[in-house]
Amino acid sequence: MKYQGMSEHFTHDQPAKTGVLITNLGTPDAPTTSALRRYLNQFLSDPRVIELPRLLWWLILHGIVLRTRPRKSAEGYRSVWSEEGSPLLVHTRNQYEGLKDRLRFRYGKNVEVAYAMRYGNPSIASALEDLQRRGVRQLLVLPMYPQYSASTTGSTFDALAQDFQQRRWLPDLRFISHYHDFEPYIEALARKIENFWEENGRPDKLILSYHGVPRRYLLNGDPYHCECHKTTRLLAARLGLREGEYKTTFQSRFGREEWLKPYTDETMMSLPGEGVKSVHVVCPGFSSDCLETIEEIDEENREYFMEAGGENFHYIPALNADEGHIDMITALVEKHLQGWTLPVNDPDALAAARERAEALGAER
Ligand SMILES: C=CC1=C(C)c2cc3[nH]c(cc4nc(cc5[nH]c(cc1n2)c(C)c5CCC(=O)O)C(CCC(=O)O)=C4C)c(C)c3C=C
Ligand SMILES: [Fe+2]
Ligand SMILES: [Fe+2]
Repeated sequence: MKYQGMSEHFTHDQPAKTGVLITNLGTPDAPTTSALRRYLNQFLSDPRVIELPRLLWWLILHGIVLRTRPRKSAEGYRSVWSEEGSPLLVHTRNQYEGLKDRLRFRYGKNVEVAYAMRYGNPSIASALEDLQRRGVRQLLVLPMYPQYSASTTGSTFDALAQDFQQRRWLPDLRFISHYHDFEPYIEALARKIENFWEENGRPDKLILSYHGVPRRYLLNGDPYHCECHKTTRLLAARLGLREGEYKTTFQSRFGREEWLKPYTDETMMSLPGEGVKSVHVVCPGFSSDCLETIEEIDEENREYFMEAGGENFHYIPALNADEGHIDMITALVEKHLQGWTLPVNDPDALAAARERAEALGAER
């Protein structure tokens, strides 16, 4: 029997599967002014991102922002773009590949993995469509934002809900709203930093720079600011850092109102005057390197620090698709898959291992 509207999605002999969808913010399709205008229009029209009266913001967005920002942003994106594309997209795809391999071995064909971007491509709608075609009836969504914010994580949930409004048959749904204090996440960051210090020595100060949001969002109840500070606290404790050896700052201000403080750029300009000549910057809120870390931190903020009299500046890269990060993501996903899917290990992988063992036995 076929269900109305679901004919291409469902037959009775199709096994029900579990899907894992990882998402990130998104990025333009190309580092050009026109692609940036399209991307920024979608991004900045999201009421979760800009909490201003709609008509007022529409006039500002279309009258000012989309006339000036796309050209300037395109320049920035050109400086970080590689042959494979935007760094954020490349790292997210590699994380997906790594997670897919791990889960394939643990759960065989019972688990299907996909990745998507909140804005731009591949879209959340296309990933959901794809997973549904692959027979997914239970869905776990992991937005790759360690710290919850309505502007990022909340908005990702909106995109899922908007898509589900068009669908008759919804899957079972689990949504990971944050992992800012998940022990393997803190451990992966700590090891990345320790490895970096083994190669480059230790700085006077470690700066933990997180993407900002307007201060008004904190005052209205967004837990993002607290979660950033908790990540810092746990990481500093794990690294054995004393007060004065590290500092939390907020970057990527947008618009005129006050954002979370202290600002990363102002901190970089003032540290050398306070006698801090050597800093390492790490961005724990960014699961992948992107425009905001490569260009804004490693280029712009490096310059602010050095021009103010700094002597030694290093940016410690994001976890990206490092083995340690894939381990962490797999642990997080497995924690949330409990009760849904039992580990079987892949039958093909197991058969191959058995054959190898038998061949070895025959040789002896
Ligand atoms: C990691 C968490 C992020 C939060 C919180 C966040 C809030 C936020 N961002 C803007 C405006 C812009 N952000 C832009 C880029 C960007 N932002 C994040 C992450 C968070 N943003 C990432 C990962 C990226 C990089 C994307 C990439 O392609 O590399 C941009 C676009 C770039 C530019 O033109 O400068 C804007 C604009 C607001 C207003 C906001 C909170 C309200
Ligand atoms: Fe942002
Ligand atoms: Fe920026």
